Amino acid sequence: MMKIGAIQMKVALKKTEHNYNNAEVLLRKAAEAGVDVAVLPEMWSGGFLTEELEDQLADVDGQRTKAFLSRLAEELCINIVGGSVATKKGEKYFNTSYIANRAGDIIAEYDKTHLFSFGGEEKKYSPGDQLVTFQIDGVDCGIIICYEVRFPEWCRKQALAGSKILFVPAEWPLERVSHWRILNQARAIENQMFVICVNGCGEIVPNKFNAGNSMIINPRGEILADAGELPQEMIILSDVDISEVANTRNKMTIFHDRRADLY
Ligand SMILES: NC(=O)CCC(=O)C(=O)O
Repeated sequence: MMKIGAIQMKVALKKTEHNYNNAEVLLRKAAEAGVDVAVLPEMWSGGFLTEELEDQLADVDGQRTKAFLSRLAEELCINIVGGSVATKKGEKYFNTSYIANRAGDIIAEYDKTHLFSFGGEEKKYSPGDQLVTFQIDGVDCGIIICYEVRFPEWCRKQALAGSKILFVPAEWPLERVSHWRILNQARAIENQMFVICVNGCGEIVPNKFNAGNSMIINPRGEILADAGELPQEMIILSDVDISEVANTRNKMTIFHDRRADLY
């Protein structure tokens, strides 16, 4: 069993100091609740900024974020899937996730590969070009970021690479909340994997809300924990039993029956 805590955080736009402090409070609460893994949402340090991203809001080479996650992961002895933050690497900006293990090592780094052009993300950021998998306490895991849940091929690649848990940090708005719920459940069902989708919540700018609705979903698409429509910050918790992935796949043999020769 692995206990997962999905941290549905209210990210304050451009208020970096506030967000780092708040993330630390929430990570400490998750650790007190006994989680093995705590997960933050997308762009938790400054909000989902596209063209308005100012240079001082981008973490150069992720130095501050890596040090922050590493310090807390080691001190609290938990694994942290660090949502994502805006980073600057060389002259380019990325939407980057870092993952820290219990020893405080940064074990993976993922740059969002499908940028949200509907929101202008590609005008500021460069896309990553690598699928990233990692192990948490010996379990194979993968990560995509927000909009990428609309790309079933990318999620299928995660499953084919062996991921049993797919983490989906997001800053997804309320107006498309039905897509958020359906897509995350669909990715869990079709790939017979756990999906941990962690969204921001609350009013971000006047009359613009993030949807909350963070969920922990099992390989049959059943929702084990659900933040529901409540717009407030919360940590949803669930134990996940990784043997359910093999059990589900052995009962309904989708990976055996798929026609890789045709598509
Ligand atoms: N941050 C995002 O990638 C937003 C995605 C979104 O709102 C959508 O796909 O709809």
